[in-house]
Amino acid sequence: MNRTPIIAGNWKMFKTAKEAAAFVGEVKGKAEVEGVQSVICAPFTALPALVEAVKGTTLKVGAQNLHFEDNGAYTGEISGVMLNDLGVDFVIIGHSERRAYFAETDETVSKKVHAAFRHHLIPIVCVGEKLEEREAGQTKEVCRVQTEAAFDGLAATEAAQVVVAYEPIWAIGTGKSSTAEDANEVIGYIRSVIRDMFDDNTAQQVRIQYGGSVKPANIREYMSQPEIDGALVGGASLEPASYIALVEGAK
Ligand SMILES: O=C[C@H](O)COP(=O)(O)O
Repeated sequence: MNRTPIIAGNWKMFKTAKEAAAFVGEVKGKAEVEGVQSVICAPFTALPALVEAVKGTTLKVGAQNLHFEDNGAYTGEISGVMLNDLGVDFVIIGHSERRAYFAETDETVSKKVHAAFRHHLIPIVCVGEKLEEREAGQTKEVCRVQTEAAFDGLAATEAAQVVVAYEPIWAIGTGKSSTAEDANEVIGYIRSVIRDMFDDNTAQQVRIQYGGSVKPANIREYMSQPEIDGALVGGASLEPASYIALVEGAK
């Protein structure tokens, strides 16, 4: 199965609208590599400027969260209706920072994945274990439970479009990345969980990224692994030159 590699920059809570537009000015053309999908996931306030800036390019825009309801009395929240209205293509769901600091659970992740599909957004669903879970030998079990929740109730045609980001929590922003072989093994396991829920053809279409201290210096190592289809990148996606090198490294 030939899966198109996908590099997604997760800017987290960095960059204003002006800075986002300037970033696109620096990377357009260069971070557009044939055969690689390139996505920038920005704070909500930068999304309109980003959608405008990427017009006429192959760059795609993602949000970093959405609410699972379409509208309602949810002060401070943003829905799939609103993201779709802006022209956003992707949305990160269940990032470990949201699970840790904003009470995101497997249940809300599942509802958010369904909300994303209702509004034609491709979910990038994050799964991954904490350090103590890895040390207790629970990595696969944690990833299985999170993956099953994320794919629960989807049609196979929807499941095939989901992007999964395997991010061991101890590797995020720490400079301690998982070895490419370890990440490949866990990602292969996540694919087997999807196969068990759906079928082999569906599982083979799902793109599964690695995330956690990915840099231009190690992207090729990850991409050389058969199960790894790209990366979800935080810190190293913030500088134009570094982002371009990541996209080039995914070819
Ligand atoms: O979403 C991205 C991940 O949290 C990885 O962040 P990082 O590349 O800064 O380690």
